[in-house]
Amino acid sequence: MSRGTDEIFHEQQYLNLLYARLDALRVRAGDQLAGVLRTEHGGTQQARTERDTFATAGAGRLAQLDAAEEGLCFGRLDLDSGERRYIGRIGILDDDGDFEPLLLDWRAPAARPFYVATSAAPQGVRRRRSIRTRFRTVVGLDDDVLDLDVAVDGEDSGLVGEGALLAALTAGRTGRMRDVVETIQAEQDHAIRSELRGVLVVQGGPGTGKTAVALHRAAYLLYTYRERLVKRGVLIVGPNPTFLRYVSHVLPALGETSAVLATVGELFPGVRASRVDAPEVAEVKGRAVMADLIAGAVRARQRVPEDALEVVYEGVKYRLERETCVAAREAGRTAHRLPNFGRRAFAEHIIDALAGQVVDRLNDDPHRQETLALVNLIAAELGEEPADMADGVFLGREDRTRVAEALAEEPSVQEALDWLWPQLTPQRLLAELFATPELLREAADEAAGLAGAADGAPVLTDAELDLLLRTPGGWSAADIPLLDEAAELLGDVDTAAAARRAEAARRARIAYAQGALEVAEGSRSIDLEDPREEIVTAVDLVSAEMLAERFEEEDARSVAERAMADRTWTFGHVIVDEAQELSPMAWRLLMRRCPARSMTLVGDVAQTGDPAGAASWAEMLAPHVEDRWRLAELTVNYRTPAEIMAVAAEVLRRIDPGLTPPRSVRSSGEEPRRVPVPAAELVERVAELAAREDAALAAGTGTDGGDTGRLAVLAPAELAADVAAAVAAKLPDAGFGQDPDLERRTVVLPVRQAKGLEFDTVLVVEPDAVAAADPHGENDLYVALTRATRRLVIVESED
Ligand SMILES: Nc1ncnc2c1ncn2[C@@H]1O[C@H](COP(=O)(O)OP(=O)(O)OP(=O)(O)O)[C@@H](O)[C@H]1O
Repeated sequence: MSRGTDEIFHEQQYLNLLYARLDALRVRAGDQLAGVLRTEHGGTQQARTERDTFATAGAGRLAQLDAAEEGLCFGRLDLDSGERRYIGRIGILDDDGDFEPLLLDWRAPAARPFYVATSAAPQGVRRRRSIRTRFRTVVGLDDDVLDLDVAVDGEDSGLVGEGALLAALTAGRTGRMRDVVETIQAEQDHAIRSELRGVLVVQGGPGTGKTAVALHRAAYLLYTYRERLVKRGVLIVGPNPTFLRYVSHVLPALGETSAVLATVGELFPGVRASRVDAPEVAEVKGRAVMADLIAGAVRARQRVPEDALEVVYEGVKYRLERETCVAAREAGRTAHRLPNFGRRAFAEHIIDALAGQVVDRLNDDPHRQETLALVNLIAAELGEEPADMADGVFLGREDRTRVAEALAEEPSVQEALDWLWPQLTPQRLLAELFATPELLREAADEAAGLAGAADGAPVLTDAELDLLLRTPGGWSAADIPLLDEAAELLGDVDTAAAARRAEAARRARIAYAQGALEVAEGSRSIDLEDPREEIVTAVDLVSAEMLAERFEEEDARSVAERAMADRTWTFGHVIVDEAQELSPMAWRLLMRRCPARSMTLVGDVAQTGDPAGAASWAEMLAPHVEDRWRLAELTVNYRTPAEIMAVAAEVLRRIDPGLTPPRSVRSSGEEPRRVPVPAAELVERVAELAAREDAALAAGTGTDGGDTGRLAVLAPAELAADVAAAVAAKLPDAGFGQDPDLERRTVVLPVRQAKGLEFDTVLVVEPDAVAAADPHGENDLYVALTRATRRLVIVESED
């Protein structure tokens, strides 16, 4: 047996031991779960909730153990001290002996040197070994001997586990993102393990592993700060549903299922963004001044009449004078900052004024003496006291209250109240605002006078206001932050109702808890053998409120479900991928979801495609955290071979000559191909080329004997539908449309939809048209050119 095979044999033995333990743990977790599920239904609420909690935890543990099956152990560290550590997807202890770790979770501090030790800074590591496995079999080993001499010789590539890394990078793509836990590189590890607090910005060019870092950081944080984060949840925000589906398998593969993945368009409960805005409309809606415009719209809806408003009650007309309405508005505004909460005080003022008029009128009734005589006659019949006329008032305070109640039910009064100060949902406010030119102008006038707006200057020009006008129906992604803003400014009617319900439930829980404590208290004297003995019991340690709070955690829904149903939910940590794409209004929404500002923002300002997106991190973050954010930079491109990156670098220079492209970690030996075609034949020729590339992928074996790879045809938005139709005619299985299936071998996408994705072969159609399409066209082209892991074909029409 050679030394190499001897070593493989040895590692296989160890791996067998680990899998035997994994199997045993699975059986145990499965039995426990079955036991929990078999327990009786019914019982107390607490028993039921406990059972649900155990069942959820058991299912989670089982899922975690299942996820660890593939690539359970992938590394070994030999330390100078002689200690040997195996690194893997989960931690496994030896439960036969003294609970020594057999396998360290990759996120544990003791596993860290596996990712960061270098020859220059070996951190006590003598040898780092990457163990490559296929199913449960060891197929190869790569050793790094961390010897200072090697570094001095300049042969250190700076890459950790180079063999395993290159194998991962050249493997065929599958349409799903994979985790990179076996080959995380040092600069990525620094970002992943950065502390929880504060705002961390991870800036890096295309293919530098930003998405990988974002997802592994979520897994790391959930492992390291589990107690704190599992309750509030971790939110991961991505640019579109296609992207979220692409990355959705990574966290489950890492054994984590408790993060919430969403686009900004999904963050307003009860609304699904389905409408598409023109880019210039989305840009205006994303501007920070929209917050002023909405505040203006809210104020403008609290109206007063020029002169007076007429109200009819019991067939009689009453006048609400302007002054009365002004006073009522003041009362409402003083009562509460939020109009939906202040409205009650306003309405009471108006109704009280009207009730006064009604009572006065009735008291002035010329027939009232006759009426009084009649009333007194009836009173005498009933043996009651006659009505008191001493103060000359016929209808007293109680009657006035009754009149007020009747007025509140009166449609004419309700109509007046609704005109003066409507109870608004965010949806109604915005739907009416965007459908009514006068409301938009009034809102803009009010906004210009607000503190946030500069010296009464208009917040938007007339042309920009016109862009906001639309026919009613449906919401766009850019509307979601506006709805959220409106909900903040109006006061959530739903939240107010929910808060009342929650308070009632809380009181019921306290009463129940009080009862429980009293029972405990009552049994205490019986339990005590010696009444003089000082014994601390539950009664001393917990209050009824504390008990009630404990019961409050009994909501059986998962954190993700609860978070997505509650607009006011705040997350323990928020991670934003492609963060450069978010508009200032979207940032306002996200900051509200994370008041603690524990956030990781991942992106590349050179790739900004959204017209409302950011030009610089500092500018974007200043309104929320000023300069209190830290930066981690990723500089190595793991996706795009050097030959392709050279073409993309030309575009980057046009975007900003000051920007440096990331360094490609490998070359493919294949230059990108430019294919000029006659303009009239463009679409047809693209389809032919796509069919050829698709066939080439199908005929390949895949570098690791696995999947043979994926092809994307990326076209300018206006050509995408035609190109898709032509490609589909030749390749009926090709994916395209709003939310294409990325696992098809070939997909056709408008360039902007390719953001964050990658494919083995990429065909870019009409790069000049992509670049010229809008002010961020060059950025879109840069994104399109950097999607390929192996081959790039550029198709250009020529006259
Ligand atoms: N340490 C690593 N080991 C193995 N593969 C890696 C590593 N880091 C990144 N990759 C791979 O490189 C590719 C690019 O990573 P990722 O998509 O995270 O980059 P990105 O910076 O988000 O790119 P972009 O901004 O262009 O969308 C992916 O296939 C990813 O799996």
